[in-house]
This record gives sequence, structure tokens and C-alpha cells, in this order.
Amino acid sequence: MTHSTDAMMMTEKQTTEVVLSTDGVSKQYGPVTALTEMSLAVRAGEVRALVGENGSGKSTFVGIVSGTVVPNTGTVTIADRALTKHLPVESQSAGVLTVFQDGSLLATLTVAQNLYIGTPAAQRPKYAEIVDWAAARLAEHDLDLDPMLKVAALAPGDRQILEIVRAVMAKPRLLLLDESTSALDASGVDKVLDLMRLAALQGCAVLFVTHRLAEVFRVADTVSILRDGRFIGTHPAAEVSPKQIVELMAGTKVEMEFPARAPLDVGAKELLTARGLAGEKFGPVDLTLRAGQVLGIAGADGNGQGQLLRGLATLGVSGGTVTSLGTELRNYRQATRDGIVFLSGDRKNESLFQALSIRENMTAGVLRKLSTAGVVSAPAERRFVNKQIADFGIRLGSPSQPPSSLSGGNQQKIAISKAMAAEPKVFLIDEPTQGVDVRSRMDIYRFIRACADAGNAVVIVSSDASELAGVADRIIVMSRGRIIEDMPGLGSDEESIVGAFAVESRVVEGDGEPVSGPSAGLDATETATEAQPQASSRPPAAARRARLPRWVRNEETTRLAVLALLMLAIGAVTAAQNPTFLSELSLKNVLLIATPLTAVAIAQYFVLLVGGIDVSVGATMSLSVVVMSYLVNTGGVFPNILIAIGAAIALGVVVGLINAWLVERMKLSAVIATIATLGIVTGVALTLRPTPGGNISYELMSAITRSIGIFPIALLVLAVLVIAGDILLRRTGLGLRVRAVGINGLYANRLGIRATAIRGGAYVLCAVLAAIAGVLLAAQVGIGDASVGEIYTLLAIAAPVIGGASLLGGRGTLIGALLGAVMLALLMTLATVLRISQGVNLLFIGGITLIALLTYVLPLKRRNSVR
Ligand SMILES: Nc1ncnc2c1ncn2[C@@H]1O[C@H](COP(=O)(O)OP(=O)(O)OP(=O)(O)O)[C@@H](O)[C@H]1O
Repeated sequence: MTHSTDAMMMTEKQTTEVVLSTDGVSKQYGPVTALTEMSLAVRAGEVRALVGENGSGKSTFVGIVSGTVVPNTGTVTIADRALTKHLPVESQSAGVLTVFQDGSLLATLTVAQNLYIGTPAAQRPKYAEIVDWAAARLAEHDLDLDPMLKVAALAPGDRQILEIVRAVMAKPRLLLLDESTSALDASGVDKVLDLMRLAALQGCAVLFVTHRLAEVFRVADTVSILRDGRFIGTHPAAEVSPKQIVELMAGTKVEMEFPARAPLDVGAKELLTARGLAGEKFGPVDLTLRAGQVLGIAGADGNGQGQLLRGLATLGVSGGTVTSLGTELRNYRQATRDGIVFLSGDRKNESLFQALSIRENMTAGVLRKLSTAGVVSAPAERRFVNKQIADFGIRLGSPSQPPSSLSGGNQQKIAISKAMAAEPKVFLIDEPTQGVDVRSRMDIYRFIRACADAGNAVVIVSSDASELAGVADRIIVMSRGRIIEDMPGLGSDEESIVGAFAVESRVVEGDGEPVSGPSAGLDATETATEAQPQASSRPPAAARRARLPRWVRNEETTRLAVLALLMLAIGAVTAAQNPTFLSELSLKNVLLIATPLTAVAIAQYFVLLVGGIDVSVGATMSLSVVVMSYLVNTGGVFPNILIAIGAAIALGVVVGLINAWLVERMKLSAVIATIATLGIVTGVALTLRPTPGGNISYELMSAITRSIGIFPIALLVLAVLVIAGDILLRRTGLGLRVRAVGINGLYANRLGIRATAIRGGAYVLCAVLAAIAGVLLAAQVGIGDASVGEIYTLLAIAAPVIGGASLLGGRGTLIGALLGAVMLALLMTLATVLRISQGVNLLFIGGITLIALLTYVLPLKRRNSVR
């Protein structure tokens, strides 16, 4: 084998167009050199594998070409177009589509919406037609998914395939796939490899990153190798062996044998016993874990393997028992105390504390061991961390950095080392080697073997059947939540395992009859309990819910209906106590109070929608009132309205730009930044009007407070704007992109949406609307008062949140914000109408607000409930 460079590589494809060409691309993260002088060329129709050990710079390279990472030096050219801005939108418009390691699907949007939002603008259908369009695209690629289903409800494998289909169907010039098969089972991998071939046939250049070398030989024409951020070379895949690739990646000889294991001892000591164990998507299952054994759980993706694993740790269980050495476990706390350690496959959310440093993550479970008299010993901590880093071959800049600064595979190693440090008696691991390079994978197998050989039990769920065949003493295969096959690991291979669940799914698809699989004769109680009904993938409550009309199932419409009913109920009770409440004057008073509150609630809604918050709105309203008391004293209605609106817009733009700059450019926390603005704006208002004074033109006041019946015209105008705004946000592609920024700004950015500009724009719009709310308030108070807006700071947040918006972004409606504002206005008038004290009124407001919020939170909590 010769070490060929990319430029030297001779294939018949050399005559075709170069789609991707990079020259001298380097990236430095502080002291860490992620990539050095990378020069590469990939041609149209070529499938190129990019391989390297964890932390060798593969994702960094993919990020640079995709526009999510800015290189320090070098150039990237896509079909003769040099990328200069290094933004996702630039790469996409040059024809690059990327499937990222951790995905970019927005879980709270539907399959159709996700397909739409990730498709280049020129190929998108009219927004009103997305469901039919998505159904047709899914059918073209044999994907049996409901376009109306939320992505959150999809199995992880389906999500990965959906994302790849989305990219392939857009027929990009360059398709980048970063470990897109890491969580897929055999059939999922087949599908992805077919999609890559299809893309290449369509003339696309494909570059994919993988740790599964078998894929390289099944699909790649060429393979490029990275080591420690350096480009080692490119080779035709047909001219290198897996061992050669592994050694080129490592720069040394590598032992690739699985650790030795003894024949299965069916009489070994029982450590954990599950009887009739059931939960969402699995059960009832009987299972015994024995000392010294590694149990592998296999199955086609989404057949309850992960859920059973959690169930063994008592998580997500709805029936049955788990017993540890004779003691029944009641909850996860008790399980962990008994040495049962569960390591989730969801590294980012469940395995690592993202806010803590790598060092703190590593020591979190062993602080007692590292402490003297309750105080952690710094030298002991250092020794422990250094040993873990060396033992697990973790590549990192400094242990004081956050886990997010590590490559994906190194994060996984931290998660495993952290769990192992707790010395588990029963170690339950979901996808132990997901994203881990070949050499480190062998290390992890050795650690797993050592853990079992020390008399413990290890259970692993893996989508990679060859991994189970190599490391497990015993393998159970699951189908639709139940065990259908139970075999010794020794002597099994990938084909026999995949064959077991492939046969099952074929039989079920063929005649609809479930198959009760043969047992390897290990233990009569070890297979699924036959008399019990099959586990349904849809629990009864969810099934009942599915039968309800769509508008009832829609959380937002239900919520608005509940809010309206609550208001009617409060109104009815109040009217029963004091009939004058229903008088025109009284109702008009409520709506007048609601008018500025609605305007400022809408203002806040826009910022909440994109995942921010603006606590300076009340101060902006006060300053607006003060400005009105100077600018609008005399004169006609029309010029006064023009002056008022013009001044409010100018004021709002200035305040909004300051907020946008602080949050988006200076990266300050939104709460802190807008508290600072609140101080400054209040200071300016108080400087202008240290004490209340100045008169606001009576003509303006009477014009703005004019009503039709009980409805103030200003409120009606706001209601029309609210409806138009909701239509824009809910029924157009633009609205979807704005909501996407709030749902996940990082993913939205990857999709080529200008998330920073949209969030910045929301701060400006919010401040302008808050200043206009100030004009509406000025028309009611009639005098310049620098503190009159204070109360609106919190009300402006409460109203949209009551109406369904979330402080986490992406949720709620403008109509909800309006209803929330009217409800708060109604509650604020109760002290007078019911002649109750201010204190009782406040209690009432707090109580009703909580009820409104609980109607929202409780159903969600029930749906996600875990025992
Ligand atoms: N945001 C960041 N801040 C600091 N260091 C980083 C950051 N992103 C990556 N690195 C470092 O750059 C190096 C290369 O990381 P990269 O993610 O490109 O590796 P990789 O080859 O994709 O690894 P894996 O196979 O584990 O995904 C690693 O040492 C990593 O710790």
C-alpha cells in the first residue's frame, strides 16, 4: 500500500468535476489544534469516507465546510465558489447539505414541518401544501412515517433516517454526513448506505464520517484519514484493509481482538431479577442477571430495548418487580444505592452535566472516596482524574473545560469512565460505544469484561449486532417489547442475531400473527410471559387521546379554550357577587386596563418566542409616557398621533438595539442584559421627570381611549394585529422559521436560518411595541410619570405565559398573550368590584395564574411521567 495524497489519487473519477476543495484549512480552539492544514478534493459522484480516532478533527472539518465553524486559515471552495463568510446559509446556497452528529431536527415540530424547513428555499412547496408534499417525498423513499407526527414521537433511528432523506431529496452538490449511522440497526444502516449511493448516482459528492469501518468498505470509493488533526492521506477503499486503516488512524499497531470470555454459566449467582416487568413499549418481561455475565439486548430499532434497560433500573416502569439480591427495588434511588448504575444513550441530556467541568463530571460520583473529613482533596482529585484520562484514552485540552468542548467520542468516554468509577454491581449501558473510535471501543470492551469478571453483571443495549456477538455472554433479542430469542453470546455472530429479529418482523408483517420465539433452553422463566397480552407501543391513554378530534388534541387550542372558560367562570362568580360588574362601564374599564397590557404582552411574546426575555419593557413604557408628556401637550389629534408613534418607534428602536447588541453580540444572559437596560432607561425617565408632571394632550387621550360599545378601538386594532400575526407565525414558512429559532437556535442556525438576526429583530420589535404600549398608557394616565410602567414588567411576562408561551422559547400564540392580558386585567379590577382588600386580591391573582399554568403543565407531566 502506498501513502497517496489526495492530489495524487488516481481514479476514473478524476475527469469529473471537483465539488469540494479545501486548501490549508486549520482550526485552533485555544491551546487545542483541532485541524492542521487540511487540503482535500472530492468529486461529483464520489463517496468519500472520512475516518480518524476520536478528537482527530473530523467534525471540525465537517463544521468548517458546513459554515458552522470558522477556520483560522485556509480556503473552502464548493464547485468553484470560495466560501468567505463561513455561515451555514452561505454553504447551503453553494449546494452543501449536512447531517450533523447530534442532528438538527426540531423535536416539537412535525415530520412535514421538519422536511420543509430543512429543504432549500427553491425546492420548498407552498406552506399550505406541506403535508401532501411531505407524504409524497416520504413515499418516494419508502419511509412509513405520518407527516403530521411530531418528531419527538419518532424512534431515534427513524429520526436519523428522516434527516438523511431530507438532505438527499434536496439533491445537494455536496452531502456531508457526520456519524449518521451511529445509532442505527442493521436495516437502518442498509437504508442509509443506499441513500448515499443514490445521492452519488444523482451526481452529488458524498463525504461521510464514520467509526464503523464495515461501512467504508460497503459504500465508499475512497477513504481519507485524519490523525491528531493532521491529514494522513486518501486511498481507494478497495486498496486498504480495515487493520491498515485502524493503524493509519492510530499511527501504531492496534490489537483488534475482543476480550476472551468463558462459556456461559447458567447457574451463576443471581444479582438482579425482573418479574413481569412492564412499561411503555416493553413487557411483560422476566429476566435474571447473573454474576460475571455480560447480557446483550438486541432487536430492530424501537422494539423496547432501551426502555427495558431503563426498566431494570426501575425507570419508566408501570408494572412488575425488580429484585436485587432478594430485596425488591422501589425506585431509582434505591437501585443506585444497591450498586445498579444506568448509563443513558442520551449523552448530552442524561449522562453528563453540561454546566460542570470535565473534572467535576468525572468526580461527581466518587467525591466521598476523594475526600478527607468531608473536604475533597485536590491532589487526590487530580490523581484520580489523570488516571481516568489515561485509562480511557480521553483526548482533551484541559479537565477544567466543559464537556461540550470535547469531540463526541471523548464525551462518551467521560460518561463511561464516570459510571465505571462508581464500581457498579449491575451496570446498564445504552449504546456503550456510540461515536467511539475502533481502538477505544476495544478498550471499552475490555473495561466491560473486567467489570463482569469481577463478579458483576453488565447489560448492554446496542444497535451494532457484531458488538454484541463479540462481547456478550448471553444475548436476548426483542421484538415489540418482548423477548423473542435468548442465545449464548459465544458462537453467535451478526447474521444470527440480526436474523432472529429480521425473521420475526417478516412473519409479523406477513400474516399479522405474533411469533413467540424459541428459547435457547437457558431458563424457562427467562422468556416473555406467554399468557400476557403483547406490549402495545401505544399506551391506553395515548390511544384514547388519538381518538379525540384534532383541535382537542392540539395543546394550544385546548389551552385557549380553558383560559376563555376560566375567564367566563370568574366573570360569572363576580357578577353573582356584584351585579354592577356586568355594567357597560365596568366591562369597559376592564378592557381599557387590558389595552396597554395587551400591547406589552405582545411585545414580550415575540422575545419569548425566540427563546429570549426582556425585563426592560416596563421601564420602556414609563420612558415612553414621560416622552409623551414633553412632546404631546397641545395640538390636533392627527399630528399628535404621528408625533407619538414616531417618538415611540424611535425610542423603541434605540432601546431594542441596545438589548439586541448586549444579548446577541456581547453574549450576555438576556435577563442580566435587560436588567441593565431597565436601570438605564429608568434612570433616563427619572432624569427627565424626577416627579410626575406635564400634561398629555387631551385630544390624544380621548382619541386613543375611544371605544365601539365596550371595546376600546385600540384593543380592537391590537386584536386584528394579533390574529394576523398568528396566521403569519402559524401558517407561513417565515413564521415556521421564526419559531424554529426559539425551539432550538443552534439547529435553526445549522438549517441556514439567520437565528442571530431574528432574535435581534425580536428585541427591537419588542421594545418598539413596549414604547407604543407606553403611548396607550399615557393616554390613560394623562401625566408624565417615570414609574407608571413598573407594574408591567412582570405582568408582561405573566400574560403570554398564561396564554401558553414558554420561557424556553418556541411556544404559545399571540391570541394566548391577548387572552392572558385580558384575564390579568380582569383580576386586577376584582379588588374594587368585590370590595376585597388588596392583599386578598393579590392572593386571588396568584392563585388563578397558578391554576392557569397548572392546566398546561400537568398534562405534559402526566405524559412524560416516569416512576
Ligand atoms: N468548541 C470547542 N471548544 C474547544 N475544543 C474543541 C471544540 N470543538 C472541538 N474541540 C476539540 O477539537 C478536537 C477535534 O474535535 P472534533 O470534534 O473535530 O473531533 P472528531 O474527530 O470529530 O471526534 P469524534 O470522532 O469523537 O466525534 C478535539 O480535541 C476537541 O476536544
